[in-house]
Amino acid sequence: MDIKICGLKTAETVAAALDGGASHLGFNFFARSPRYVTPEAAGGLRHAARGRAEGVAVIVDADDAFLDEIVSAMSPDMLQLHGRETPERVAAVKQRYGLPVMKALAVSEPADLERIGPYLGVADRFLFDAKPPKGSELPGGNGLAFDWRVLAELDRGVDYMLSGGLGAANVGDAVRLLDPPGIDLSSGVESAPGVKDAGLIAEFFAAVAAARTERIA
Ligand SMILES: O=C(O)c1ccccc1N[C@@H]1O[C@H](COP(=O)(O)O)[C@@H](O)[C@H]1O
Repeated sequence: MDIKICGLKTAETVAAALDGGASHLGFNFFARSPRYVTPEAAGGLRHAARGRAEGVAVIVDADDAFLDEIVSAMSPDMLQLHGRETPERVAAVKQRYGLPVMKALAVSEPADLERIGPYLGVADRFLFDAKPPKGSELPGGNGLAFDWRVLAELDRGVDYMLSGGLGAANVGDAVRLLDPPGIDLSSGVESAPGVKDAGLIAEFFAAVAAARTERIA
């Protein structure tokens, strides 16, 4: 199971994510996010982790000029499009950079899964997140979980990361219910908005390991 720790901003917490066994490191380029990093800073952090985990650029409705800057400074392995990007925009981004794209979709009920259809064969992976609460400035990173049972009937051929409000306290339930192909989290390993905590990251990975052992036994 892939695990992405998102919204990393420091070498110490990148190291904690790698030590825990993260497969993906997320760097956030949404200017209003408390997890925002400059493309140059993300490039430095990502470079230090090269070969150990995939670097993911988290982007919200960015134009080509900003994407060019991010791709050039960070050399990501994957682009996570977390805004209102259409299937046509996803296809154009893939073609421009030759990089895999993970498309985030907000989910709260089974009908929301119908939005997957137009992205099939275009997006390489999906990220299912909770819908942001009314008034939130952030399309993701709100620390809110959705009803994961919505995904229980999802076609097993759909590759995705489960996201939204995950942390050490509930990841075991998620693994037991869905055994998802991937898990993504941000605020669940923070001591304050945008401040990742190496101890909470370690606790999270311990909880994942315990849940997976239990599932195998
Ligand atoms: O984290 C943010 O600030 C953010 C801003 C804009 C788009 C996406 C963002 N985060 C993504 O949302 C998931 C879930 O966050 P959380 O675990 O509920 O806090 C996060 O992992 C990012 O992929």
